[in-house]
Amino acid sequence: MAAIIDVRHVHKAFGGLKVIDDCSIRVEEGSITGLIGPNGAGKSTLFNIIAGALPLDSGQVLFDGEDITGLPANTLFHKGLLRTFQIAHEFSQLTALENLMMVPSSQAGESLFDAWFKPGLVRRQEDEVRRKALEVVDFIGLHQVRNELAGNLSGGQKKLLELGRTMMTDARVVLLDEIGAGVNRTLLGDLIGNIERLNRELGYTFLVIEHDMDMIARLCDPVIVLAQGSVMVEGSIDEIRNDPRVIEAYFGSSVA
Ligand SMILES: Nc1ncnc2c1ncn2[C@@H]1O[C@H](COP(=O)(O)OP(=O)(O)OP(=O)(O)O)[C@@H](O)[C@H]1O
Repeated sequence: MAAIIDVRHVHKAFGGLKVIDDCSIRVEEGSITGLIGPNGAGKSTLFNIIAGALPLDSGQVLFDGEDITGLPANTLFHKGLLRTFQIAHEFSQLTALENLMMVPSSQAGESLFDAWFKPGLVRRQEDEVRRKALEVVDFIGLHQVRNELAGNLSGGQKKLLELGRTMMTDARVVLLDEIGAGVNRTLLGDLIGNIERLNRELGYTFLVIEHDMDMIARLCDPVIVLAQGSVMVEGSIDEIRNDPRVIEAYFGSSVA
């Protein structure tokens, strides 16, 4: 399989602190790749660099063969590369369904010209967005609460909604940052099931930071272990679990 994300020799320092140090990773198209490592290993920083939220000092990031180094998050979002889940940032005063309908930014309804001169087009596009949003709430299992204000949803439901928002944009690669944090076991099962379905049925590629090793074991293959800003080892969960370097890295710090 081809690498859809190809990070080449990336360096990033904050002041004098080297956080990402000659780091190279490849994420294969269609995979659910895990990114783990001890606290402070640089996982979130690497995510921010890939997603265009943070400039790098040197190195290169390719997305589906295209050099995207330095492109802003907004541009990458429209190319289908997005980061989610650090915080579920729903619009609390809108319903779950409306939150989904807010996502596409190229709707004709946003253009004053179109709204005045092509009202039929605007209405058709709104109908299309609503139809898609209804499909998405069904897919993610939030049909029952589609008309609830998003602010009233549980933490896990908000994360399902966040996952649903990626479906409104026809994402290709989604970077998931600690989706499991604070979600009860039942909803966690729903979340994992939806990630697997998005991967299997819609061809999404995922790169997943997660502290819950059971979740990594269930979802991810391969798993990349980051330590001190570069790749320590990469392999299947069984390979990395039994790797003495990984055990060593984790014993000196809290388990990620
Ligand atoms: N904006 C910043 N300014 C200065 N230092 C930073 C900044 N962001 C991160 N760091 C430092 O970079 C290092 C790596 O942080 P990062 O959050 O990327 O690690 P992580 O692997 O995601 O850790 P965790 O598992 O604890 O979330 C840490 O020492 C952190 O304090």
